[in-house]
Amino acid sequence: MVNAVLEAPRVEPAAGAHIGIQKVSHHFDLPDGPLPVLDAIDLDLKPGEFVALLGPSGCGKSTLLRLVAGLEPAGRGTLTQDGKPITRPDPSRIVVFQDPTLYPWRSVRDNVALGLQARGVLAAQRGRVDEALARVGLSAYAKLLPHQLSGGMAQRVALARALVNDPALLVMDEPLGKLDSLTRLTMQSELVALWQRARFSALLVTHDVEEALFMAQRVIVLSERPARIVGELVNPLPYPRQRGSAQLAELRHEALRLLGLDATW
Ligand SMILES: Nc1ncnc2c1ncn2[C@@H]1O[C@H](COP(=O)(O)OP(=O)(O)OP(=O)(O)O)[C@@H](O)[C@H]1O
Repeated sequence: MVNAVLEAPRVEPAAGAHIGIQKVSHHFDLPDGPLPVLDAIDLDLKPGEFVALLGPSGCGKSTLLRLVAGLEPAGRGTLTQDGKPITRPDPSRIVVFQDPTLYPWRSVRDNVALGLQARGVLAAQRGRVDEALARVGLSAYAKLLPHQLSGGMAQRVALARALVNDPALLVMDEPLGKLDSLTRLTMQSELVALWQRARFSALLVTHDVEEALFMAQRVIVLSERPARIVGELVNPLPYPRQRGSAQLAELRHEALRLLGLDATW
């Protein structure tokens, strides 16, 4: 298991993206007819803001992330980055999924370097790979192959591969979903620390109410499919946050109420 203490090299502050989601609705065409998935979503992600999306399984969270990433066009409405329409994927918007999807025959370092290759960055700039590895605390593991890593380390490699590009927006779809609960708690803090240092805008999808509230400044609660916004929880607590705080418990209660769940347990 890797030591969770992060090194702190100097990092250029990245200008976080301003993401505008205006009246976005979306459906999928199925053999039996259209399947409505998103219903008039309005959301403004300010530069450098950390927002989490919370909602029932299958409500449309990943679909919304895919639209923001530019992986598919929205059925209706508009999505913009810094005022310009999002029409295709762009290296300034990086997606991290639940599965780290590393190349098994490439070392940790070479997997991270792929993030740069995807942008055609010159070999001379590969020092950025070392910096990205340091940012996720993996400098000492650069030569290992993916099968030699724990789940948490593999996900750190995926994060380094994303961060090597200094993204303006980091889109995360259940990035910690496959980790054991202790590693997950550690990585929640690490991700927040990475975000605080680099100041990219962050959009996180999670099923975990505590995770959303612990990490994000703002939590958007979605309804059952087709997803519409049923509430928004602002967490003003400064970072680093205390997990057991009374304010977090209060916000959790409110989140569960918005999700239609019994909040007494
Ligand atoms: N490419 C697709 N074609 C048809 N239907 C799709 C497609 N992608 C997603 N869906 C459907 O759209 C709905 C929303 O899916 P989505 O993955 O966005 O939900 P989610 O909230 O991320 O789910 P979960 O929390 O379980 O990961 C689901 O009913 C899913 O079956």
